[in-house]
Amino acid sequence: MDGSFLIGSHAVSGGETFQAFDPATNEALDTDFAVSTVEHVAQACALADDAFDSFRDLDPEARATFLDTVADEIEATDGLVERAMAESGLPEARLTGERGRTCGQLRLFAKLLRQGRWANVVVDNAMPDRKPLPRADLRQRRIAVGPVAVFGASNFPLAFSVAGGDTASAFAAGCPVVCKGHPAHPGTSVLVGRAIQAAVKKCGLHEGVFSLIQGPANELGAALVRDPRIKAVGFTGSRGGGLALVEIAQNRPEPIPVYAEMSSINPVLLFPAALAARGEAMGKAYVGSLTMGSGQFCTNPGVVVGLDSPDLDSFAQTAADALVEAQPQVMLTSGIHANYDKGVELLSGQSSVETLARGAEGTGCNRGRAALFTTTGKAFIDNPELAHEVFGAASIIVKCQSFEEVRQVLAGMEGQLTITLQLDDADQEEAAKLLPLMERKAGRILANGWPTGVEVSYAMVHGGPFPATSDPRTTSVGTAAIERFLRPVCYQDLPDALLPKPVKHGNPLGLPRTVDGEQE
Ligand SMILES: NC(=O)C1=CN([C@@H]2O[C@H](COP(=O)(O)OP(=O)(O)OC[C@H]3O[C@@H](n4cnc5c(N)ncnc54)[C@H](OP(=O)(O)O)[C@@H]3O)[C@@H](O)[C@H]2O)C=CC1
Ligand SMILES: O=C(O)CCC(=O)C(=O)O
Repeated sequence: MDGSFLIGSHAVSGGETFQAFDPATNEALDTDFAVSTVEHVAQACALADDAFDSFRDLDPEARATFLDTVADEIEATDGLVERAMAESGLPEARLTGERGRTCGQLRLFAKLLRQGRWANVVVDNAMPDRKPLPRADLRQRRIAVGPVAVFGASNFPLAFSVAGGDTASAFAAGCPVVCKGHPAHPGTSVLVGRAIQAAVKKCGLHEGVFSLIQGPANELGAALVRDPRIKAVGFTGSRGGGLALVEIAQNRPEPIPVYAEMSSINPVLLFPAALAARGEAMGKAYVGSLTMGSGQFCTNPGVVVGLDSPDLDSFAQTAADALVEAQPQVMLTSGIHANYDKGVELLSGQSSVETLARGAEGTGCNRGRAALFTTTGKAFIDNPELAHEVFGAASIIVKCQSFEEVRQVLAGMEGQLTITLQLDDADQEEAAKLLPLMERKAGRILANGWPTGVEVSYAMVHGGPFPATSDPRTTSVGTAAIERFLRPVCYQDLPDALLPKPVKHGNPLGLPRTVDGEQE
């Protein structure tokens, strides 16, 4: 296993080292990984800045080919899934699927580039004879914002890490990327980083298009966000980590945006007709979504809200029976496991909370034992601690006395990635009354499904009001993620020879355009 980090086309080793641990055993894995220094961060950022103009100026087809080549190189990387398994404790099927999602999203961004709408070319033709004043020739397009810092996430070693959604959308926009790999999976990060490095070379791009820095110290990430050449940040992780990066970014002489996806408890609202018709099936499906991947999804259903009734009781009983059978699964790191146990302990210690069930106990390191709690609507409203994210397979069922109380429970919650409705036709009238509040609270509202498993597509929103994210105007999954790394530029009366290709008269790139307010 290669223990280097990557600065442009170079692999750097030597100096201080750190190791990855197998969370299933807490044993150190084979390789010593070189720790990057703040000087390496500066080198990577300088190279990214050098690469910026040539990379953003590539024809869309050339950048699309680069994204396709990154996907091909990842697929051709031997041992990637095995290394990710060893470093994360996640099973083979999950990581094979995640590799597919990672390559799929790179290729989707390639398709988006070829379709051309991302550039948002808008032309207002000159109106020299307009009275009382003539109108100038105005041409708008979007350009890349500059080099982007990406923080790999612990819970998706592939799809939200080195070549994950943040990197894919930044590359698609034309932004070089300096990635800080998550210290829990450095080997996986190097393998993917090498694949990107190979694609940069194959496509004849400037080496500064990509660098990977590695190390377990906060100072590295802080130096990266502080670097004046970095113009935006993509992050998935803890609320504390995301907020620390937001603060650093806002205190720079030139503040920059941080797109941090942080914490969410993803409320699920159970409506009475649906509960009566299929409460048992819902109870089982709920536990399936809750315990998948040891609950280590930011979309995990952490709270279920319904009207106190025999149907809700039997839903809760079915869920409790299913949860008792849930086998403990290895969590990503010992720190994440310890945080989970602490969160479960805090909930179970609340006088207003009843523990309904715990998953099966297991032997071995870092096994997350599922937990199901229940409380009343009033207690949930009165005690904000009950609404804190517990990252892992823990969830609470909230029993309300009326729809008004359901509304108050929802109104008291912070911003969310998702809100799920379990409803039948007879429930639609009550659900409709809550829809405006749900829109204020969440980035995605879904019916009769479960929030885990995010589709990577054109319409997806994986975002939401704080603390789900630090910027609710956008998404970190799906093609709209490219918007985070683009900004508009308007060219007024520039001679055709000076105009960039996307906005030239004659449309040499054949991009879709809006001309004088009409789509062409
Ligand atoms: N909602 C969600 O989707 C997720 C939530 N979490 C939560 O986060 C907890 C910790 O997990 P983890 O994945 O390590 O997430 P963290 O937020 O702790 O770390 C993610 C990345 O951010 C960096 N970072 C964190 N804090 C700072 C800081 N103050 N300054 C500079 N860089 C920083 C870390 O670097 P370094 O290693 O140097 O600290 C790491 O590279 C979990 O127990 C869980 O509660 C985690 C993953 C996803
Ligand atoms: O559920 C998913 O597919 C995405 C989850 C996610 O973004 C996360 O856990 O960080």
